[in-house]
Amino acid sequence: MMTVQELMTPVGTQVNGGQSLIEVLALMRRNQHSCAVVMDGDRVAGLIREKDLVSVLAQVLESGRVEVGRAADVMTVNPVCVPAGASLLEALKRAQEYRQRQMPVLDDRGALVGMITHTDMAQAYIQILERQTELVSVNRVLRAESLQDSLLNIGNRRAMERDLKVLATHPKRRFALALLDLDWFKKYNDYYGHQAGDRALQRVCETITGHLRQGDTLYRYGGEELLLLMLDTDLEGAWLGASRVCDAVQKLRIEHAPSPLGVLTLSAGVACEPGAGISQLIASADQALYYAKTHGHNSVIRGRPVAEPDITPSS
Ligand SMILES: Nc1nc2c(ncn2[C@@H]2O[C@H](COP(=O)(O)OP(=O)(O)OP(=O)(O)O)[C@@H](O)[C@H]2O)c(=O)[nH]1
Repeated sequence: MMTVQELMTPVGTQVNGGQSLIEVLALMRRNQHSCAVVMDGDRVAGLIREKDLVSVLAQVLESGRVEVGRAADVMTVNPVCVPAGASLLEALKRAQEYRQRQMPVLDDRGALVGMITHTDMAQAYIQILERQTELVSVNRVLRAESLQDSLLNIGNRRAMERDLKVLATHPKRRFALALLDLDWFKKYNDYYGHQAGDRALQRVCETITGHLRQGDTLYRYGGEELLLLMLDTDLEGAWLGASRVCDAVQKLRIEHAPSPLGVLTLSAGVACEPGAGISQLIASADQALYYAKTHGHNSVIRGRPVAEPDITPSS
């Protein structure tokens, strides 16, 4: 937090009580200060502010006599001062409490070290607010980035966990999961190179997201494994949804020479068990995916927690 010391004008206009008001005014004008501090030796004896000068002027106008006195006759005695080490908040509160627009700033020994005005404080406060607004928007961007997979432009595992946690708090909401995995992708990387592998993954993701129903979401589960969250559906609906995206990827006909199918394909495990916990669902989808991988690849398998998974090829 900023202190008064950092915000104040280091040297204010200083006069002594015996000086004539004409001299005081000339000094204030030269320094472009809206007030002058009246000193009694080292001690602050008073303050001459614009409103003190206005009342002198009013008296002159009312009486018709031009009689300009000395600083000590006009000053506000024992003005409210603020310590140099006070925080901006403390100074603002003090100014507010005593309705002060200008306050002399004193050091530890009570000696005058500067002046702080309402404008100085308001400007500093505005700066703080601007910085805070900036920080809020930077945080928003960082937060969004921390939930996004930078390669595939889809939610990452953290985003998936966050969304699944929210779903778990709505036990009546029906939803299903599919774990999707590229077939023989290690061979793809080995054959075409890792960068080509990245590009293939990106195309696959773009294709899947282009084939999703509204409300369904694709996340990067880890490596080349993706998780598709499907809302308001049952096992059959989820199987159809997963089959649709797997078909779409196969239809891209991305060459995959080392694959027995010659093109890039997906395998998937689908799970939907109303009442089951999230980790149970994922385990069920994972089991089904494992089954697909060990039984020829390129298929979408329904997960079953108790019995053997059902094998139904996607095409
Ligand atoms: N290019 C690229 N490769 C990735 C990425 N993430 C994971 N992989 C690779 O994906 C491959 C997955 O290999 P495996 O888990 O052995 O499975 P697979 O070769 O697809 O075999 P199956 O699962 O039986 O079809 C590994 O070689 C990983 O390095 C990625 O972001 N980019």
